[in-house]
Amino acid sequence: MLNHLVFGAGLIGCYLGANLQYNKQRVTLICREHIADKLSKGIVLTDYLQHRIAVEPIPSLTSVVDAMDSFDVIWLTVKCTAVETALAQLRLIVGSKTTLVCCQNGLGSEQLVKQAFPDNQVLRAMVPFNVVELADGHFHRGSQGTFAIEDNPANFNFVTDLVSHIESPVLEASICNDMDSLLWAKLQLNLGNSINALADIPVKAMLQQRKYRQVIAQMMRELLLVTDAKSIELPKVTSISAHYLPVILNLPDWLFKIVANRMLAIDENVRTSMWWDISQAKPTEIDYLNGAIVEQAKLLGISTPVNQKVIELIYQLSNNKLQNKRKITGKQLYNLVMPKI
Ligand SMILES: NC(=O)C1=CN([C@@H]2O[C@H](COP(=O)(O)OP(=O)(O)OC[C@H]3O[C@@H](n4cnc5c(N)ncnc54)[C@H](OP(=O)(O)O)[C@@H]3O)[C@@H](O)[C@H]2O)C=CC1
Ligand SMILES: CC(C)(CO)C(=O)C(=O)O
Repeated sequence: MLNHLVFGAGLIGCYLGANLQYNKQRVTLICREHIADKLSKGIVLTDYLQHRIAVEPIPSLTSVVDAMDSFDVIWLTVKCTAVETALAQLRLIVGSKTTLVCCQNGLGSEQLVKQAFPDNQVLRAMVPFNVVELADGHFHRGSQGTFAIEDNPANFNFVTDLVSHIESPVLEASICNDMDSLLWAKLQLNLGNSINALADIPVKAMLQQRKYRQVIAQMMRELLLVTDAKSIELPKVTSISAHYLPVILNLPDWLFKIVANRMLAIDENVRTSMWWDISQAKPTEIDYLNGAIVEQAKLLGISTPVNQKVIELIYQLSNNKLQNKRKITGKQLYNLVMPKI
C-alpha cells in the first residue's frame, strides 16, 4: 500500500482520489474547505455506462501544513493556471522519493513541476473523459476514454502499480509510452473547450450544430499542420483518427449524426472544463491549450489565425468584454473567426 496525496481535489482530483481509496490505498485530499464539507459523507462515483462505486470519507485537509506524513505519490490535479502557486506548498511535503503525477490538460504546465523538483520522478497523466458533480460528493464521468499514466522505463513496475491502484469499475487506466503524442492528441479534443465556453451550451448540443463544428475543425487543421511538421503521429483518443476528425466535423448535420453517433454518445449535461472556468469567473487554461499550438506554430512559421482569434475571444469573455456575445451562436462565431475566402 502506498501513501497518496491528491493535491487540488476538484472534479478530477475527487474522482481519482475515490478510485485510490476504492483500491485500499492510503489517500489524503488537499482541497478547498467548501469541497471538504461536501465530501463528509464519502464519495460516490458513477459513469455513463451505469457503473457505480462508493467509498468512505477520505481524510481532507485545506493545506499541506497540516499533513504529518510524507507521501509516496502526489497526484497534482489543480488547473494549469494554479500549478505555479501549488509549488510553494508542494515544496513543504515533496520528499526525495516522492513521485509527482501531473494530471493537467494542455501542454507545458508540468515543466514548472520538473524545474521545481529536478531530482524527483515527475510523470504526466492524461484524463480523456469528462467529470461533473451531480450532487454533493457524487462525481459522474460523462464520456469514454482510458486514463493514461506516462511510462518510465527505468521504473516500469512502479508505474504498473500506479495503474493498478487507480483502475476500477468506473476507471480504465493504462501506461503510455509516448505521452507527448498522446497529449497532442488530447489537445486536439480540447479545441472544443473554448467553443463550448463561448457557445454556453452543453457539448452535445454544440456538436449538433455544424457552424460550431466547422470552427473546431479549422482549429484542428491548424494543430495538425503543427504536429505533421513536428512528425508527431497522433494516437487515437476517440473512435475517429486524428486526421479524419476535422473531415467528420465538417459534414452536414444530417450526415454527421449518422457517421459520428459514437462521438455524440455523451451525457446531455456534459460541459467542458473551460465552460466551468468562465462560469465561475476563474482564469481559463487557454494559454496551455490553443496558446500552446500558436506558440509552437510560430516557431515553425505556420499560421494559426483561427486559434489566435478564438484565444482573443476567450480573453474578452474572461474580462467581461463580450457583453451580449456570451452564448455566441454558431453563425456569429463562424463569421467572426473563420477566414473569408
Ligand atoms: N473537469 C473535467 O471534466 C476534466 C478536466 N481535465 C483537466 O484536469 C485538470 C483539473 O481540472 P478539474 O478537476 O476540472 O479542476 P477543478 O477546478 O474542478 O479542481 C481543481 C481544484 O483545485 C483547487 N486548488 C487549486 N489550488 C489549490 C491549492 N493551492 N490548495 C487547495 N486547493 C487548490 C481548486 O480550487 P479553486 O478553484 O478555488 O482555486 C479546485 O477546487 C485541468 O487541467 C483540466 O483541464 C481533463 C479532463 C476532463
Ligand atoms: C473531456 C474533455 C475533452 C471535455 O469535457 C476535457 O478535457 C475538458 O473538459 O477539459
